[in-house]
This record gives sequence, C-alpha cells and structure tokens, in this order.
Amino acid sequence: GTGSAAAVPINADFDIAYVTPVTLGTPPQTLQLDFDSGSSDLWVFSSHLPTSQIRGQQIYAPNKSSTAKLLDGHSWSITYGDGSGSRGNVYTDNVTVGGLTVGSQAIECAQQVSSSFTTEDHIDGLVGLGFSTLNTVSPKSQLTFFDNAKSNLDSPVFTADLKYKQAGTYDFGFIDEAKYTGEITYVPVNSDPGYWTFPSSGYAVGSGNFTASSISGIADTGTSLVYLPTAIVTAYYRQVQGATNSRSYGGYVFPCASTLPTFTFGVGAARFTIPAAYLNYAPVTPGSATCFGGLQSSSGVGINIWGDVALKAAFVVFNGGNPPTIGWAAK
Ligand SMILES: Cc1c(C=O)c(-c2nnc3c4c(C[n+]5cc6c(C)n(C)c(C)c6c(Cl)n5)n(C)c(C)c4cnn23)c(C)n1C
Repeated sequence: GTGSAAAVPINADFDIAYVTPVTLGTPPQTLQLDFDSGSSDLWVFSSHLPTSQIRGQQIYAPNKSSTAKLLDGHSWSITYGDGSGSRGNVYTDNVTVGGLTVGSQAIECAQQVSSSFTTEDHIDGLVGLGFSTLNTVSPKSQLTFFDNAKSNLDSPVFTADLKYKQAGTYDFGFIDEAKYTGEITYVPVNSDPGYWTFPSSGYAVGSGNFTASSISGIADTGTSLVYLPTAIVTAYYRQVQGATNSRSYGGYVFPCASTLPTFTFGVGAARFTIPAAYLNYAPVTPGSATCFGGLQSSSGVGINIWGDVALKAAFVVFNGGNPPTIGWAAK
C-alpha cells in the first residue's frame, strides 16, 4: 500500500512547523499532527489531559473509539530539544495517514503537556518517524507508524517534500518522480543514535567556494531551523551586515532589512542551495526590525541538525530498508 498527505505550515507568516491530518479510531477522530523524523513517539492531546492544558487543540478520546484498547500498565514521557515535553498513558487503535492504515498502532495519550504545547494550538500532537529504538513507552517500547506500516508498503520508504510558506507532502511507500528533478543522491544512514544520521560533504556561503568537509548530522522534519558547527555558522554571518550572536535572543540575529547570502550544502557529489529567504526565519518579536537566523550554531545542541529550513530546499527520501539510507534530490 501507499499513503500521501499534506504537510501544512502552522503559521501563515513563518515556517515554524508543519502539521498533517491523521485519523484515529472508530468512528474516525481527525487530529493535526507534527510529523517528526527526530523522535519516535506518536502522542496526542487527549481526553486524559486537564482542560487547563488544552487551548483549542483537537483531542483524541479513546473511550469514544470502539477499536481502542488500553495498553495496560504502560506509560511514556518525552522531552524535546527545545525543552518542551509531555507524558501519559498508552492505547492501541487504528491510525490512518493519507489513505494508509495501521491497525493497533500505539497511540500515546497525553496526561500532561508543557506550556509551549498548550500555547501552540495548531499542533495536536506528534508522529515520530525516527527509529523505534528511541520510543519512550515503558515497560515495552512501541513501534512507530512507519515501522508498523513498512511490511504493507509497496516500498519501505517515506518522503518529505516540505515547502516555503506553502503546503508540501509526506508520501509513504513510493517515490513520486513528479516531485523532484535530476537524480536522487543516496548516502548511508547511521541509525544507532535512533535518528536519520547522515554525512554531508561540505558547504558554501553565497557564491563563495565550496568547502569540502564531512559533517555528520540528522535529517529532522520536527526542527524548524538548521544547527551546524560554529565555524560554518560564523563564516555565514560574517557575510551579513549587522549580524550578532545574541545571548538574549539565544542565537544569531540581524537587521531584517539585511541582504542574506544563500547557503549551499553537499550530499555526496550533489549540492543543495538554501535560498536567502529561507534563512531569514522571523522577527525576534512580532514587528521587530531584528530578525532571527534560520542557520544557528549546534555548539549548545550536541548534534548537527538539518531541520525544515534545509529540508524544504530539497526532496528527501527516508529509506527504511536494510540498511537504511537517505536520498536527497533537487526540486
Ligand atoms: C536542539 C533544538 C531543537 C531540536 O529539535 C529545537 C527545536 N526546533 N523546533 C522544535 C520543535 C517544534 C517545532 N516548533 C518550533 C517553534 C519555534 C522555533 N517557535 C518560536 C515556535 C512557537 C515553535 C513551535 Cl510551536 N514548534 N516542535 C513542535 C517541537 C516539539 C520542537 C522541539 N524542539 N524544536 C530547538 C529550538 N533546539 C535548540
């Protein structure tokens, strides 16, 4: 089988995150979930949450689904790179994404979410698309939607075609030739850390020379920005008038009117250029003349992250075959 569903920006002005409609249970309950290749829990706002923690989100009520089953004695708790987090109990139920159904998928029902989830009313939960070794359900960890679906997929892949300020798509089980140009460059994935970790072959700032350099990083659809080694990031912002690394804003900022260079990264022999517009993430506060960069340093993060700012400059194939690989193509 296959599936195909839209990845819709949650904000009209800035690409903060993307959500995809997912139906759960019987009769179907549809939630807008953030597909995250950087984690491996499928969790939702649920009827088990205190109402004080719900502000407009859709919720999944397992007691209203005739196919929901409590996974007795199991719980989960997760924290993300931005410090947000959630925890709760676990049910299994039918989950459908873009026409692709998994029966008895572990649905982690939130009993507590951190404040940033409560305030972001466009996100009703996450669908982890990382490796199932990262799943936090205890005492028995659970499989991701992709791992559960894999045996029924025409091909053990999912693809991300994220777009700048417009809806893109996540496809499951097939590679849509109409979504990319030229060839797909595949490189090996090290799944040991549980992420889609792959080697990049180097970078260039604007029209400058390409610097060959092997950079290990993760392809993370759930992270907005790109986090790379400080040497690369300082080389980039040296080309931006008035750029400073702001302690108060927690990263590189610059006058919104600045002209930004493009940023090119290599995957094998292929080169992908992130347009300057993608690298002006957003004003630091609404209406400010100071803007926050889409490229930030990974020194405080611990790993290099190719988030949405990079992913939307390409068509990306997450190949869950044995061994796993990742493919990048222009579009
Ligand atoms: C090491 C790391 C990250 C690794 O992942 C990371 C990050 N970057 N975007 C996100 C996340 C998102 C996407 N996301 C980003 C947002 C930003 C930058 N802002 C201002 C808002 C309001 C956001 C929302 Cl609602 N959502 N979501 C939904 C979750 C659970 C995230 C967790 N971390 N995260 C940061 C900021 N850092 C330092």
